Order: sequence, then structure tokens, then C-alpha cells
Amino acid sequence: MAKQAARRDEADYVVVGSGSSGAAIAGRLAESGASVIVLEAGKSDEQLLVKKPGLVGPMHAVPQLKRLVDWGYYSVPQKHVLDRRMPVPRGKVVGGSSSINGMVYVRGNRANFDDWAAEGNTGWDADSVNAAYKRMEDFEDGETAFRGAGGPIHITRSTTPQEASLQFVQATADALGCPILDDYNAESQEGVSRMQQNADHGLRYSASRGYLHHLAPPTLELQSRVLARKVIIENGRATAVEVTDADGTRRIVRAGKEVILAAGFIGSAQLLMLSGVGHADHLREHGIPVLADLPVGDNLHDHMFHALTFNVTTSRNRGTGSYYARGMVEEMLRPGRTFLANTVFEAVAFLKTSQADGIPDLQLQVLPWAYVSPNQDAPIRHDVDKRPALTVLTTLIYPRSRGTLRLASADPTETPLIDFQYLADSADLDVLAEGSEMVREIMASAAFNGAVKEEIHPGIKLKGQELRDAILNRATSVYHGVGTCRMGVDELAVVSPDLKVRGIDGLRVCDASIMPSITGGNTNAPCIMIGEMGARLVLGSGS
Ligand SMILES: Cc1cc2nc3c(=O)[nH]c(=O)nc-3n(C[C@H](O)[C@H](O)[C@H](O)COP(=O)(O)OP(=O)(O)OC[C@H]3O[C@@H](n4cnc5c(N)ncnc54)[C@H](O)[C@@H]3O)c2cc1C
Repeated sequence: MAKQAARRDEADYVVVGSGSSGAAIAGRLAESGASVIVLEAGKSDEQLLVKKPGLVGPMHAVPQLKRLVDWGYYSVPQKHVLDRRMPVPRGKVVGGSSSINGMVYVRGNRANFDDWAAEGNTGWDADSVNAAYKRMEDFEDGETAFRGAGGPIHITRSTTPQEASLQFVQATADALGCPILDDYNAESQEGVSRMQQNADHGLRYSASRGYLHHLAPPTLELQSRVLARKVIIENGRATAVEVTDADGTRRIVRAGKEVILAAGFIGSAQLLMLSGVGHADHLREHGIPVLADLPVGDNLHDHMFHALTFNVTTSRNRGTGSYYARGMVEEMLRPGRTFLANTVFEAVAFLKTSQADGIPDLQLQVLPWAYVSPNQDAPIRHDVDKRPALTVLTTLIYPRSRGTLRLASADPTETPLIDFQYLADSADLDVLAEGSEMVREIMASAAFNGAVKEEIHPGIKLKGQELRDAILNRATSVYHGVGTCRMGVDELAVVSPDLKVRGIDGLRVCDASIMPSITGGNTNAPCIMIGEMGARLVLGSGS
């Protein structure tokens, strides 16, 4: 186990953030023999709520539980989405968002990475990132040309899928004529499949579980409940991080070789700006001396979904407290073999709408219970329909809309202004509306043998413009924000393809924020991959 209590003040590498990318890069750097300090604002992840995969439901449904592990951010009012302020959960706990996420395991479409490379990001093409993905995986089917075995992150399929989810797989293939895939994380993503999860034997395989607790390199020191305030940059070189400990003490943590920001798409951009790296005018507005004038905080984008819920008799309701209480008892008696040993998602499809440009642009994620309606914006415990149900999260995976992240103040404890500009480009709403009609087609398939009784939400009567209007009040973030410290070789780039911050020595960013464009699917696996890639880049550069 990585140490939690010690407080050294100097190491070769200081990594800010122990999330998906931070845990991976820190673990691999320390494995090479280098000394590494990881600074993490959140508390320990050694708690049942984080470790038990099936508890992800209550973690997000019960505000008192969510508060224990979440920064609790909200977006600014989204002007193209009825001025809604939307929740932006982010893990504030060891493991970061990989400790609070849905454990849906998706690498992304291979074309995404070839696109990154084509923009000048040499070394990030599909075959190169495949090697990094292979290093991180321990997939239940074993090693192939496209999958890894023996790596820190265990990947399995649910051991307790509902009949309704399996019917959904067949129904999608029948209704839309797409293939049923054995492994959507291999050569081709297009089709429908059972979901893969980073969970195994009743344990969440967060990045911290894999790279900090299990890999446990002895030269790594994890310092939790430590807030990074800014990077100290002297004569153009990052030399240290200024932090506040849980008791309010301020101190400096020095990096002999490099500082690596892995604080996520909010934290890394915020820290760069607080340290003098960002749009010059914006920094001056907040009285921050400008050290590098870079477009930090631009290019913010995210996935959105529209949830359709159907009353389906071949699903069992899992949304109630008593169901969970029974599950906890069963899980104690048969550890690793009950629904609590699995995440809540059971099937997935990658499909093309009429907007698609060569690759699937729509992801369907299937949950065997009812979902909050119309949305989950209010920070309260929402009522959900108690009937047996199947919810399909109809997900826009290549949004055209782009937003910004900006400082609200120069105080590092103040939430920045998170403005996704959701649905600013009307083509994004087109995809959600067309995708919703495709879901209705699937749910009408004979493969369900009459088990589908009713569309509970939004209701079958809503079609055309009425459906589009309803989506504005229903569409929600999938919590996949990326892009605020864009990697590239042009003037819009914040970091170069080796993840170095342009114009500053000894400083890299390594997390979701570096994505030039979002991957086609959930972003946890790509972020861990970015951590694996980052470690090789750092070690390869001999810094
Ligand atoms: C609720 C939720 C559900 C999701 N579901 C899925 C899913 O099922 N599958 C999937 O693939 N993806 C999912 N995602 C997305 C995925 O988890 C994220 O994209 C990914 O974890 C981001 O990794 P990261 O390394 O960029 O940031 P994070 O994992 O968020 O790590 C950033 C870390 O930095 C720390 N930090 C930030 N600022 C500071 C500071 N100033 N000082 C010290 N520490 C700091 C944070 O506390 C955090 O630990 C989900 C995300 C959320 C929030």
C-alpha cells in the first residue's frame, strides 16, 4: 500500500492529482525508481462506498454520500439549454473521478487517435496508444493484438446481467441491422455489445486501486487532503508547488525534475492560470502576473445524453433502499457474486446517425432501472419510477459545441466558471433527437417478446419539435469534460505532443484536459492511457 501519512517536501517528480491519469503516471514513474510525491486534495479511497462497484448508484443518488467524494461543482447557466446550471461532479478523493465514476470501460474509436496524430500529435496514433492500453489492462478474455493482460486495471463483463439488457443487445441488432460485438474495445467499435467494466471480484478498479495500492512502488508518496494552490515558476522553469495541508498549514513541495499537473480538466487549467499561464488579459483582470500567454481554458467540451426510460418486465427494479440493503447482506455472504459486485450499466451500442462522418457518432448506454426525470440539476434526492424498467442513455459522442473554463477569482479555493456552451451548435441537438427515435425503434423490436410495456420518459407522444423541446430540459452531462489544456502543434495548443507546457520548462499537463478532441466513448480509460503515455514521454526525455 502506498504511504498516506508522511509529508516529504521534495521529490524528483511532483504530481498534482491522483485521478485516472495522475495515478497512472505517478505509479509508472515511481516504478522506474524515481521518487514521486502525489498531492491530492481528497481523502482516502479505502472506503466501501468507493470500493464496492454497485454502490455507485447510492453514491450519486444520495446527496449526503456524494458530498463525501465530490468537489460539488456546477456549470454557469447554459444559455442554449434553458439557462440550466448543471452539476459537474468530479472526484475529490484518492483516485479522483475514477473512484466515483460508472466504471464503463471504453477505449474510444481507433480513428480518434489517428485524428489526433494527423493534427501533428506524433506518437498518439491508434497503434501507439494501443500499446499503452495493453500495458494498463488485465482483460478477462486474455491478451490479443488489441487487448492486454496482467496490467493494473482489471476489466470484466457484468456477472449478473438482467434479461432485459440481453434482450436489448438482440433488439438493437434486429432493429438496426448492426453486428453484435464480442469486444467493442478491439479493432472495431461499431455495433452492440454487453458492457465492459473496470471492476473484478467485487472491487472497483479505479486508477488508484491499480497504480497506487496494487502496484505500490516504494518510491511513491501519496499525500492526501493537500490542496495545490499554484505552481512556482522561477526564471521560466517550474520548480515547486505551493500547497495547503488539511490543518491550514502552507508549504512548498519541490520537484527536482518536473512538476506534472494531473488535476483534471478543471483543476489543471485553474492551476495553470493561478500560476501565470493563460490568456494574458484574463490573468491581468485577476491581478496575476503573466508568465506565458496561452489559450488555457478554451476548447472545453463534453458528452451529453438524453435518457429514455421504458417499463420492461424482464428487468428487476434496483433503485430502492430495501433492494440495496438486501444486496449488501447478500454481498457479505457471497462476496463478488451479487449485483453489488458489478457496475450499474449492462449493455452498450455504438451507432451511426445520419450526421455521422464515417464512424459511429451515437453511443447507447443501458441501465436496467428507471432514471431521474426530467433532469438531475437540483442537488436533492430525486424520486425515480419504481416499476421494472430499462433506461437508455442516448449519448452524443462528438459534440461540435465548444465552451470555456475561466477563473472566478485568484483564490484557489473558489470554483472556476465552467461554461460548456452545451448545444450551442444545433447539430448537437439533431443527434440527440435522431438518436432518441432510434432508441424507440429498438425498444419496439420483437426481441423483447412483449416485455416492453410503456415509454415512461419522456413519453411516446413527444415527437418532432416537441421531443426536441423536451430534450432541452432533459439532456445532461455524461461528466466527460475535456480539452482545456489542448495538446497540439499550433497556436491554439497549451501543451505540445510530449505534454510539456509551451514556453515553461519542467512543467507538463497529463489528464483529460490535454485531449484535442473528445474520444468516442467514456473517458476514464483514455485518461489512464494518457497517464501511461505521459510516463513514457517523461522517462524517454531523460528529464
Ligand atoms: C460521476 C462520474 C461518472 C463517470 N462515469 C464514467 C464511466 O462510467 N466510464 C468512464 O470511462 N468515464 C466516466 N467518467 C469520466 C472519467 O471518470 C473522467 O473523464 C476521468 O476520470 C478524468 O480523469 P482525470 O485524470 O482527467 O481527472 P480526475 O480523475 O478527476 O483526477 C483529478 C484529481 O486531481 C485532484 N485535484 C484537483 N485539483 C486539485 C488541487 N488543486 N490540489 C490537489 N488535488 C487536486 C482531484 O481531487 C482529483 O483526484 C465519469 C466521471 C464522473 C465524474
